[in-house]
Amino acid sequence: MRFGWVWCVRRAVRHNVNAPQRLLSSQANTQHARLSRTRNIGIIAHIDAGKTTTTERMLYYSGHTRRIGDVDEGSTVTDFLPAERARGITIQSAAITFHWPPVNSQSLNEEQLPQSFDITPRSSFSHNINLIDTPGHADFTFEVLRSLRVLDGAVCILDGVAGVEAQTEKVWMQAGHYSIPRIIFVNKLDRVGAAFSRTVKEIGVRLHGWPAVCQIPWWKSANGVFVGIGDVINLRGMLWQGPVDGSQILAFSLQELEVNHNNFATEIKKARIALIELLSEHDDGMVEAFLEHDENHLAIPGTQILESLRRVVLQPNQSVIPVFGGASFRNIGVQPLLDAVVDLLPSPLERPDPEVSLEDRSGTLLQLLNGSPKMALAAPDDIKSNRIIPEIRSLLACALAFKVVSDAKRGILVYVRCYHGSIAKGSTLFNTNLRTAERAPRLLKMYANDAVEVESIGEGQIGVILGLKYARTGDTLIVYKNMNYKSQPPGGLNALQLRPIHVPPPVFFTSIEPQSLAEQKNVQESLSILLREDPSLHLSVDEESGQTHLAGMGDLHLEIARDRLLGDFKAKARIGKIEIGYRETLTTSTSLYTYVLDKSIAGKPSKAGITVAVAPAKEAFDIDSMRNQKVDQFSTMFKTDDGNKIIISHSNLSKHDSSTHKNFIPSHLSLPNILSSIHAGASAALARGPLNGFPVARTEVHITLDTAAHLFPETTTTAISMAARSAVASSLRTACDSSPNTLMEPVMRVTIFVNESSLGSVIQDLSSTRGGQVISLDGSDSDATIPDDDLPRINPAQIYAPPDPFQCSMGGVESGLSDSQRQIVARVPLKEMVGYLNRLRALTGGRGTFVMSVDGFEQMGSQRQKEVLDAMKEFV
Ligand SMILES: Nc1nc2c(ncn2[C@@H]2O[C@H](COP(=O)(O)OP(=O)(O)OP(=O)(O)O)[C@@H](O)[C@H]2O)c(=O)[nH]1
Repeated sequence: MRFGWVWCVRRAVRHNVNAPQRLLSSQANTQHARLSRTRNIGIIAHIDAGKTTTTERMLYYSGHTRRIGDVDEGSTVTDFLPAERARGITIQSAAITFHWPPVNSQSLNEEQLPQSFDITPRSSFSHNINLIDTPGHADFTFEVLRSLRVLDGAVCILDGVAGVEAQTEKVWMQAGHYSIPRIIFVNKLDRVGAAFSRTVKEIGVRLHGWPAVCQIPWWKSANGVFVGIGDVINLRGMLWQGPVDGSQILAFSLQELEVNHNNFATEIKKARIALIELLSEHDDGMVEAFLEHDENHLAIPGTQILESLRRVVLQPNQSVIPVFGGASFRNIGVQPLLDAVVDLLPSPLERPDPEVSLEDRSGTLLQLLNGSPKMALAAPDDIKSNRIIPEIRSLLACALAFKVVSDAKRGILVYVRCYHGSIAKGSTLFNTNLRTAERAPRLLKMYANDAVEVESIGEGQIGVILGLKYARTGDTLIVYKNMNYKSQPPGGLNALQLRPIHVPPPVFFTSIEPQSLAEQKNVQESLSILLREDPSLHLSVDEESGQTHLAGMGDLHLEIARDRLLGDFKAKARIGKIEIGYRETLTTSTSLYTYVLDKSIAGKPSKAGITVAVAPAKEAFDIDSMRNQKVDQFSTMFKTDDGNKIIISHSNLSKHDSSTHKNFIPSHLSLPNILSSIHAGASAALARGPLNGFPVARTEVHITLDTAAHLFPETTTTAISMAARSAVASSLRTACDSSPNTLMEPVMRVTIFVNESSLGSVIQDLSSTRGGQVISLDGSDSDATIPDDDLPRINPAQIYAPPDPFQCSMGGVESGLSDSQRQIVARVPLKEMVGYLNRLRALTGGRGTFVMSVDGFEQMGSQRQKEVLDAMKEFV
C-alpha cells in the first residue's frame, strides 16, 4: 500500500463523490473561477519555528524545485539574501507563486469548478498559491505587518517543543487585528521533548481560540519516534515511509488501523468526536450534518467537515483554530498541510473589502468605487451634482507595492498586490505617495527561482513589476483613464492610499560616511535602494558635520542594513557604532520670529520670508488623536511620527478655492508647492535638535505665511524651504537657550517568559537594576491591538488533545503555559534592554525568552539625562 500523496487525496475524493460534477462554464465566470482558485497566504511564526524549512518542502512537492533546500546548508529558495543565508534567518519576506496540487494532477480546466465542495474537496483541483514567507525576529515586525496587509490567510507554524512562543503570540494577534483567517501547523514533532498535547492547550490559552485538532501525531509506541499522522477529518492513518523526500506515504483506513494499531485507531475516533462536537458549537451546518448522519460522529464525510471548518475559519473574529502537525525537516506532514491551505483558507473573493484612505477620510475600496458619501472624491457640494461618478469610473487599477527588492540579476523588483482592475504590461502607473507617474515596462510572476513574464497582473493577484524607478515599499499605485505623465489623476484620486500602516518611530541609529568623495555617489545610490526596500529605515543628513544618519527599529535591523550596504551593494563607507535614538523636546515656547532669506542660490537671486513660533505640544503623544484633529480651509497641518505638528496659517488663501490665489501668489508658484516646501524645511530643522543633535519630538511649529511680506518675484520653492529651515532651527535654539531642552528616551513594552524558579530574580533585575516597571504577571500581552478583556478566555481542561508519549508534569497546563512557565509584561527603558538576552539566559539557565516593542518615548529625569549625556561624551 505505498502511494504518493496525490493518490491518497484522489481516493478520499472518489470515496465521497456521489453526484455528477456540473461545471460552471460561462465566460463571465472565468475570472471568478480563477480568483476562487487563488490563495494569497503567509507563513507566520516565532523565529526558528521552521517557516523556511516548511516553505522549501512546499515548493518541492508542488514541483517548482527539484531538490529540497536546506536552511542549515544555506541553500533555500526563500532566504535569498546573503545576509539571510549566512544567519539562517528570514529577513525579507519573499513572495513566491506555486500550484497545489501540482498542475499536472488536476482533472479540470482553469475555468472549471465543481458545483459543490460538499462532495469534492477544493484540494482536488490545482490552485494558484502566492506564498509570502515572513521574518520571525522582533526587529522585523514591521516587515511582518507589511506582509500581513496583503494576505488573505495565514499558516502559523509552531515549534512542537517550544510550544506557543512570545513572538508567535504577537504576530498572531497582529494577524487577528487584520482579520486574517489562520490555521496552525505544529512542527518539529520529531524532536526529543516534542509535546503536541501541551502545545494544543497552549494554543487555546495563549492564542485565545478553540483548537480544532484535525490531525494527531503517530508515535511509534515503544520509543516515541514520530512516524506519521492520524487524519481526523478523513479517518485514516498516514505513515511516511520509503524515499527520504517524503513523497511516498502509506495510507491506512480506520478498519486497517483497528487490526494492527488499535490504540491509535481509538485515539483518532476520540479526536473525531471532539472535532464534531467543537464544530457543532460554532457552526449550524455541522449540527445539520450531525443530525443527518444519525448523530454518528464517525459517519460524517470528510468533505462536510472540511466545509464546516472552512466556515468557522472564515467567521469574523475567528474563534476556532484548525491544528495540523508534522516535522518538515523529516518531510512529514507538509502535503496535507498544503491541502488544508487550499481547503480551509479563503480566496481573495472571500475577504473583506480593503481599507483605503483619501486625505483625512477612510473607508473601503468598494465604498469609494460605489461613490459612497463617506469616501466621496469631491467636496460635499459636488456630491449632490454627481460629479464624483465619472472620476471614480476613470480608476482602472489600484495596487499596493508591498515589497521592493534589489535583485542582483534582475534589478529592482516591486512586488504588488492588485486590488482593483488589472495592471497591463507597459501601462503608466501613478504613485499616490510620491505623486509621480512611471511606466511598468515588464511584469513577472515569481516561481521559486524562476521568473515568468506575464502580460497583466489581475485583481486579487500578486506579481512583480520590473523596471520601476521610484516606487517604494508601501506605495499605492493606480492606473486611470487618459493618463499622461504631466497630468494628475482626477478629483482626489491622487491622495488614494490602500491600507495605510503606521511606521513606528526608529529607536536606534548609526552614522554612515563615504570612504572618499569619489564613493559618495555610490553610497547615496545604495542608501536610496535600501530605503526603497525598507521604509522603516530612516535617513537624515546632519548639515553641520555632513554625516548621514541611518535609523531603524532594532540593532539587528541596522546590522542587516549595514551588511546589505557593504556586502551586497559593495558601498565603500564607514559605519559608526549602533546607538540609541533619543529625542529632544522643548520645555518653553518662543515668541514670533520673522526671517527673510535673501541670497543667491545656484547663481540666481532668491528671496523668501517666513514667521515662526515653536512650543511644546499641548497634548500627550497620541498619534491617533492628532490624526483626527481638523484645521480650517485657511490653515494646513502636517503631523510627524515624533508627535510634532507643523501648523501653517495662510489666511488669505483658501485650500478649496484656488481661483483667488493668483492675486496673492507669483504665477510660478502654487499653494500646494509652497506648503510642501515649508513642510520640508521645517521637518529638516526638527530632525536635528539644538541640545544634542537628536530629533525634536512633541513640539508644535506655528508658521504664518503672509503673502505680501513673504513672497517676492524672486521667491522659489528652494528659497521657501531654506527660509523655513533656518527660521525653525533658530526658534528651536532660542527655546533651548532660555530653558534647556530635555531628552526623551524610548521605553519598551517587554514580554518575558521564564520558569517559576527564576521568576523572582528576573523581576528583581527588571525593577531594580534596569529601572523597569512590571505591568502584569501571567496576563495576556495585549500589546494594545486587542483589549485584554475582549479576548475569549479558554479553559484548557475543556480542550481535547491526544496524550503525548512522554507526558511531562501537568503543573503548567491549567494555566495554559508549559511546565510552570510564567509570563511577565514590563515597561523598561530601551537603554537597559541592550544585551538583555544574555542576561536573561544567565538568570534563567538559558530557558527565558522575550519580545519587545516600542511603547513610547518618555522624558528623562535630570540625573538620568546627565548619565546618558556623559556616557555619550566618552565615545566622542
Ligand atoms: N528536528 C527538526 N528540526 C527542524 C524542523 N524544521 C526546521 N528545523 C530546524 O530548525 C531550524 C530553523 O528552521 P527555519 O526553517 O530556518 O526556521 P524559520 O522559522 O524560517 O526561521 P527564521 O527565518 O529565522 O524566522 C533549522 O536548523 C532547521 O533545520 C523539524 O521539523 N524538525
